Amino acid sequence: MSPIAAPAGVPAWLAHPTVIPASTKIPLHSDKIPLSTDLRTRCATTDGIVDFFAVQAAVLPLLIHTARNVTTRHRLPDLCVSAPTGSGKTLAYVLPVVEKLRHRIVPRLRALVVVPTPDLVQQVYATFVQYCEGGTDLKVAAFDSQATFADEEAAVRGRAETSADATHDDFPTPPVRRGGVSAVDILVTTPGRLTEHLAATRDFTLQHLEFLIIDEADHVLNQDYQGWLEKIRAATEQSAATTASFTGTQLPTCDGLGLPHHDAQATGARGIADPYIFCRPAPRLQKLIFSATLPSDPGHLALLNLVNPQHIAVRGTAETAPEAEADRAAVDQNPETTAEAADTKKRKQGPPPVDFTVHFTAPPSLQEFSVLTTDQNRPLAVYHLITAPRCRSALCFTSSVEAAHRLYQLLTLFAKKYYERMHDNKHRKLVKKPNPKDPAAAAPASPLPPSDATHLPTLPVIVDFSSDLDPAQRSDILQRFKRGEIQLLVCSDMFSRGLDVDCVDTVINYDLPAQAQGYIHRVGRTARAGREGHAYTLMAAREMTKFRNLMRAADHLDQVSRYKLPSNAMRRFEKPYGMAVRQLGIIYK
Ligand SMILES: Nc1ncnc2c1ncn2[C@@H]1O[C@H](COP(=O)(O)OP(=O)(O)OP(=O)(O)O)[C@@H](O)[C@H]1O
Repeated sequence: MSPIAAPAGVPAWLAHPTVIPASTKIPLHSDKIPLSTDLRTRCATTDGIVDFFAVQAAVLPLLIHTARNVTTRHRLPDLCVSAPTGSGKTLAYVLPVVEKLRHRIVPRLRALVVVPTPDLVQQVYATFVQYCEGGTDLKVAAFDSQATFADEEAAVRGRAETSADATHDDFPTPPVRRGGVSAVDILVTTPGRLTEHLAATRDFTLQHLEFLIIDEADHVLNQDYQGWLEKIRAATEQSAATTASFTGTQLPTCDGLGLPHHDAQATGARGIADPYIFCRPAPRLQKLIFSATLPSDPGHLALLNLVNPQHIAVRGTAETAPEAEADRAAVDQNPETTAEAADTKKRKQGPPPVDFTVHFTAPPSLQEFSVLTTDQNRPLAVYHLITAPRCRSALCFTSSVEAAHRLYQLLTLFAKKYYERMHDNKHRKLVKKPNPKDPAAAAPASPLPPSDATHLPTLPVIVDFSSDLDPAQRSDILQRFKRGEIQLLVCSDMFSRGLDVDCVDTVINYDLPAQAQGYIHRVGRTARAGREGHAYTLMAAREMTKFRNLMRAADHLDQVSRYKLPSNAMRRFEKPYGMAVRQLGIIYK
């Protein structure tokens, strides 16, 4: 691998990360990880964790120790964490947040997690709930546009106590909490929805935040979502300006943990004279930035105003494909044999070497292939790959929602035609030609015996997984996919980020992704949490150079081997494919 120079303007802390080998593991009960017994037990029961993965081994001690040891006047270092897809980044921030907040007395919005899509909001929200419910009193909310704005508002809004409340008979010694009282401790949101609530939800404030977490950071920071970053900065830093004029004689009272209440004016109540406006803002706000592909444009990170930032990078390459791609045209035509050979080779070679130079690291257990085909044969290549015995659950990515829908229709029509044809052929072979002299010839042909029907390949269930569906429909589809009732989801790039479905063993890039980051996230939907996975990128001859350049730019080219489609399979598909194309033409007319 050739070292890649840091792009101009990349700050030293970003260009020179603390590198953690991907093979690092720490046993669940090791005292190197300062986690309470409750949470360890939950790790084992909820996620079957035996060891903490590399990213968790690196980040957990840093965040939890720091959180416990620091005094209220310290500003904690912000962290940028890059680690391969499926390497456990979500728990690397969920566990410290829960550990840190679980003994809180007054609910306040202390942790904000920003992710790019509503589906990811749901996924991260569900993880927090799993680790909070039962063992803690922490409340988690999600802004994912599934509920109405008013419902979301009601879920997070706390009631700011007034002096009348403070003297209420039922509460003779009420705590004084001015503004920003929140019904939730942890909020997971998309940037767009967050911006809307910052603008319109009364008493919704970020001034008590202790954790601002941005997951899939390169994607989130690349989008402008109504200038959300500026707004979030203003909302978390507005009190900092007032701190400068704080005299020190009006230190706020502390809660039972010795932490200041940080009572301050709620956003919705700005303008009301109140001495507490000068109280210290959330003094311990720590920004945690996660992605498999951190932004290479330092300008995006600069917008976050990171304080004393540290870059932690989990890296470990899959085995380098042994020969140049051009020399590998003779790769076995059978995907089974190819994979077995690669598996055996991997076992012989032992753990992969750590590479300190690549930009983007794919999971070590992922095998990547390029597949040369024609535009016409692309759908057939998909069908061939998903009906290979090794493939049980596959995702196929296209460049747009429309392309996904069209491919879904074509594949479904084709699969049906092909299946009917196979069925008929088998039936013809089994049912003897009637002898006109035989009295039994008058009887209708017997249907295919069920025992023989089971020898036919099953008709794959293919589903269009699109952003046009409402979130409830998508969630239902995902549940069926997880249960193994669906074999292929055809989707657009919207689902290439963060989606964690452990049964996915095959990813197919129907269209080339526009950028190397996109490629890494798409193929990263398989080979998660150390499982094996295979990724195939289909391309016509004219696209080969583009793909190679894409991979070369990410120093990833030698991870990709060539897979040759067997021509006999393609020939078998020709007739039913022609019928499916004609039928689709009629539908579109
Ligand atoms: N220590 C562990 N042991 C076993 N499984 C784990 C461990 N940590 C996390 N997992 C599981 O690994 C899977 C992938 O984790 P996660 O979704 O956090 O990956 P990620 O790094 O965020 O990936 P992406 O970059 O694609 O979002 C999840 O199903 C999670 O439950």
